[in-house]
Order: sequence, then C-alpha cells, then structure tokens
Amino acid sequence: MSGERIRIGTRGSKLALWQANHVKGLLEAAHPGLEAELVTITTTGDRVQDRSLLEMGGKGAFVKEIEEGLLAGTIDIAVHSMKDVPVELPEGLHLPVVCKREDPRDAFLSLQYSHPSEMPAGARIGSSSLRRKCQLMARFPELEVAEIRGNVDTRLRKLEDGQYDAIVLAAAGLRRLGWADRITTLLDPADSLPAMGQGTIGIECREADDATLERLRAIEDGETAVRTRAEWALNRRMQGGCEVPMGGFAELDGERLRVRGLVGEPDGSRLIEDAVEGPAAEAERLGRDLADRLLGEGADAILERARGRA
Ligand SMILES: NCc1[nH]cc(CCC(=O)O)c1CC(=O)O
Repeated sequence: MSGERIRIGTRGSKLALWQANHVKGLLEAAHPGLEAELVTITTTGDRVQDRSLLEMGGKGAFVKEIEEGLLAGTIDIAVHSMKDVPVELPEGLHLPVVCKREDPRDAFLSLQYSHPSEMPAGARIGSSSLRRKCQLMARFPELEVAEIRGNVDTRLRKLEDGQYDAIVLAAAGLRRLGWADRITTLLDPADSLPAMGQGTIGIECREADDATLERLRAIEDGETAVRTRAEWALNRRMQGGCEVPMGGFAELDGERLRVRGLVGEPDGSRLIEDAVEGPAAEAERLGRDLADRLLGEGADAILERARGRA
C-alpha cells in the first residue's frame, strides 16, 4: 500500500486539530504505508463570530464547508466531535465510524471548592452550555450561574483571575488539550448529564466511497458505536434545536444498555429526566423509546415553546 494517501478535513481550532491528528495517527498505525494529510477548513461558524449559533442556522454552521469538501472530493474524511454534528447529514454522506470514547463527563474546575454542592449561596459558576447551566440552576439553586465566553485557554484564565468561583467544561476537551491537571472533580452524570456524543470523535465520509470505509473500519470502537447509536436515536427523535437544554447518555454493561435522557427549561425551572434499559442490540429502539417517554412527560411542550421563540 505504499504511496497511498487519505485527506482529512478538519476545522482549525486547537481541539479540532488534536482530534484530526489523533485520527491520522490511528489510521497510519492501522495501515502501514498509508499517509494521512490534514486539510484545515474554515467554516461559517469559525468566520462569523458576532452572531449566535441560532442565527447561523444551528450546529450546521460548523460543518457546512467541511461537508462541501467531502461532496466535492477535496477531502476523503471529516473528523468531528460527535456532540457538534447535526444528526441529519447531507445526501450522499454518512458517519459510519466512531473512535474509542474519551471520558464523557463534565468537569468541575475551581480554585476553592471541591464540588458545586460545596459552594456557598451566591457563588458564581460559569458555563456557556444551556444544558450545563440548566442542570446547575435546577440542582444547585442557591448558586449564581453565569455565562462565560471564549476558548478553553480564555476560560481557564477567567477562572484564575477570579471572575468566576468555578467553571464547568467537557473533561474530554480538557484532557485532549493537556489541561487534565486543572480538573478539580468529574461530575457524576446524575449531577450533570453529558451531551449526546460528548467525548466521542466521529468520522464522516462519502457513502459511495467503499475503499475509505474499509480503511476506517480498522479504527472503530464497537462499544462507543453502540452507545452512539442510542444517543443519536434519542437526539434525532427529540428534534431539539440548540435553544433547548438537552442531555443524553448511554452506558453499556455487558450486553445491557442503559440510556438516560434529560430536557429542561433554559432557566432551570424544570428538568424532565428519564431512563430506559434493554439489550445492546436494540440501541436505536431504546434511544427512540426514551425520546417518546421524555416527550410524553412534558418535553414536547418545552420544545414547542422554544420553536415558537426561534
Ligand atoms: N461545544 C464545544 C465542544 N465540542 C466538543 C467539546 C469537547 C470534546 C468532546 O466533548 O468530545 C467541546 C468543549 C466543551 O463542551 O467543553
């Protein structure tokens, strides 16, 4: 296989480049002689900094130009954080392979406190995620939950400057960027249910490109794939936009799959949580069943109101 090449499309952020390089390393190790080349692509989401995700058309703003590159044939695969990929892919593309999941939990970082439950009334905790903010407000109502902006380095500096008493970020991103030592504690999913796909790297390619799919098969992780199928089925059935706090988390115990889900009001006044369990072979059905349960328990009204506001 000497002289063979594969082109990997990626955004230019530090985290995206780390993930693309990780996939490059996995592919080259699995296929001696294969050379993987990174192609950095600037997306609408990267370019337009002054508008909300919603105004740009949602998560798709960060993948649009990369998917165009796949369809045009200027790249062979696209490496994504699964959490950031819209579930509906363009015609002709699929996302057949996920790599072994990194820690999916949210991380709590503080210079003074060991856990949100240890923080005094009025202490300020920063997050930019609706899902994290909603859960923190609902579970720790005495805290001041505040918006925080900027990349990971900026947020760590704001914590050190004392602008916040604590912040919450994905453990996976911190570990990948070399900040694992800044993590005070990992939050139990019962306190902060992770986002669907958090900690998972997914690889998208052209449906018709069998040769690439065959190469990707060598680096996929079976357990992560089962968990991702359940979380994506939940996500797809919920049809939630980025304006509704939502979490989804599947865990495998042998052949048993447990899927937890959550939908909340953005102000934390309401959390709807439920879980289902069943055979791993029925991952997608379990995800859909959980979505139907949550919708029946009031998530439908929350989603409808959010769509009305959008
Ligand atoms: N939304 C941004 C984003 N997308 C993926 C990660 C972290 C890595 C991952 O979850 O796979 C992050 C940062 C964060 O949420 O703190």
